[in-house]
Amino acid sequence: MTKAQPPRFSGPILTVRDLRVSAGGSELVHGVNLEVWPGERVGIIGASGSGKTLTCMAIAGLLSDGLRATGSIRLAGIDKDLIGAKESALARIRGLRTGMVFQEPMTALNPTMKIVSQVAEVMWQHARHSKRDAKRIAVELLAATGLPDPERVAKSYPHQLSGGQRQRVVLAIALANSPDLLICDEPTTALDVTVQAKVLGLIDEKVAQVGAALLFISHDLAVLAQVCDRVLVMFDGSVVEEGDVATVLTKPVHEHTISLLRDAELTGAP
Ligand SMILES: Nc1ncnc2c1ncn2[C@@H]1O[C@H](COP(=O)(O)OP(=O)(O)OP(=O)(O)O)[C@@H](O)[C@H]1O
Repeated sequence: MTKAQPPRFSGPILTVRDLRVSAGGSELVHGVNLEVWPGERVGIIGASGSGKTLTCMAIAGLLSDGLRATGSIRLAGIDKDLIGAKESALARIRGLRTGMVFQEPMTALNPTMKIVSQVAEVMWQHARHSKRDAKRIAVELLAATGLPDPERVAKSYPHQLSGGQRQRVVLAIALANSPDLLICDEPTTALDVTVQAKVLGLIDEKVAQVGAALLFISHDLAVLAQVCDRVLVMFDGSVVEEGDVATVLTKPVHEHTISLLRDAELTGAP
């Protein structure tokens, strides 16, 4: 097994201050504060519509048209605030400093492009490797995600792979440049139950290998407890509770956390 990389920064990798996301006149995320330290694994839980995805999309600089973020989002080693940064600057950061895995792998993949080119592209786009080297390394990365017959997968198009195989490809792309932060939004929710655990185990292993920090959204507390050290609980656009996973899961304070845990039958709390 590859040895874990030592962290490149001594302070937080990600610092979010008073993040607010609005659509038109209505505010949907109300002043989220968050720090993620090198190698740390932070989870966000909350019921559907509580603002988890909007928070992560704002951090990734991927909010859709019509949504506006205010506040501050800073990545270690980058002078500029990501809020208000130009799309060209955000595009340089995505795939290099941050990697992303979303619920539905098909949305992250280009249906008309062979897998090998998609994995290689993120490496040569960021000038990490020549095109030829990138293709060779792409096959190695695919093999490292446990895909059977990676040479065949490399020559395939996304529709020729299963959902679990596609999510492994997305993870290979997200980690190709050894980012400092991997953002996962419900990465196993769309997968078959038997595949979920394997992909989760793979995220766990690969994040440790590249020394990345992890920001992991899930509505599934059992999943979150498996991969995260610390957790933020969101309710109605705000963080209502946070702490280390074991404490929040065993001694929840906010009524919303208690009800989430009760629904998941993970607590003995009254
Ligand atoms: N583009 C948009 N325009 C207007 N409202 C939006 C938009 N995107 C999301 N919302 C609203 O913002 C709120 C938070 O949405 P968000 O997707 O962050 O929730 P979530 O916690 O990730 O939910 P889920 O677990 O269902 O994915 C919801 O009420 C949602 O309807």
